[in-house]
Amino acid sequence: MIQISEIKKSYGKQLILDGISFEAQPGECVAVIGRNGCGKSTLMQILAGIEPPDSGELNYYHRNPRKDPKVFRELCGYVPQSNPLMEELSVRDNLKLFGANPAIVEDELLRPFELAPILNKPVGKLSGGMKRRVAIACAVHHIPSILFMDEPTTALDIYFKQSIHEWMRQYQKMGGILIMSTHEDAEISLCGTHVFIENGKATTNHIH
Ligand SMILES: Nc1ncnc2c1ncn2[C@@H]1O[C@H](COP(=O)(O)OP(=O)(O)OP(=O)(O)O)[C@@H](O)[C@H]1O
Repeated sequence: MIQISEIKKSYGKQLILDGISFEAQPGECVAVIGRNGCGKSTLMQILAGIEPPDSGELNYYHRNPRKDPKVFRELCGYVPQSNPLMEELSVRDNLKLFGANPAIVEDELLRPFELAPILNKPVGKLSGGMKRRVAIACAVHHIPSILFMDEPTTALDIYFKQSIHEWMRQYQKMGGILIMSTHEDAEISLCGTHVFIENGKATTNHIH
């Protein structure tokens, strides 16, 4: 399970997160929601180990990733809001860069992403939606115990949105902990826990 305790973060004099706390158990899906600029991406970056908090604690399966950063590598996957891929490299080489065997695109897990036909294409020549699918595949190929996704289905058409949502349900069934920031109704209703951020504070609702 994961426990997020009293996370605070400012940029300069601007206080963005003012003591965010919540917990999630294996198989739980948490939606981080709130208005544009309320701090969702900042929180996701902190949870994924990209940005340090000013204060607060993280506990992932009884390990402290702030004291032992390899916990992020060993337990977590992260789909950032912006494209993390190397544009000049092919899809195949990007997968390798993220530690994936490109053959995995034929496996049951990644087949719905339909990456096989674009494996040799340079990422720079792909559409925004295709890049998104590759970025998600790079983050999930090793089935991390905890997955952070920042607006995961932005730029995807309705067909791929649905297949990624189906993948998320499977991931939950396998016991994964999914934390995602989203503005999408379909994603919010997939999540049993809603963490609503406003003025730096979080309100948590357990829906089901
Ligand atoms: N690296 C940074 N340096 C300074 N300010 C930043 C930085 N990153 C984010 N901010 C500011 O922090 C605030 C929260 O930004 P953040 O991207 O976390 O919001 P968000 O809730 O994810 O927004 P959106 O829904 O539009 O994606 C904004 O005012 C933003 O300008």
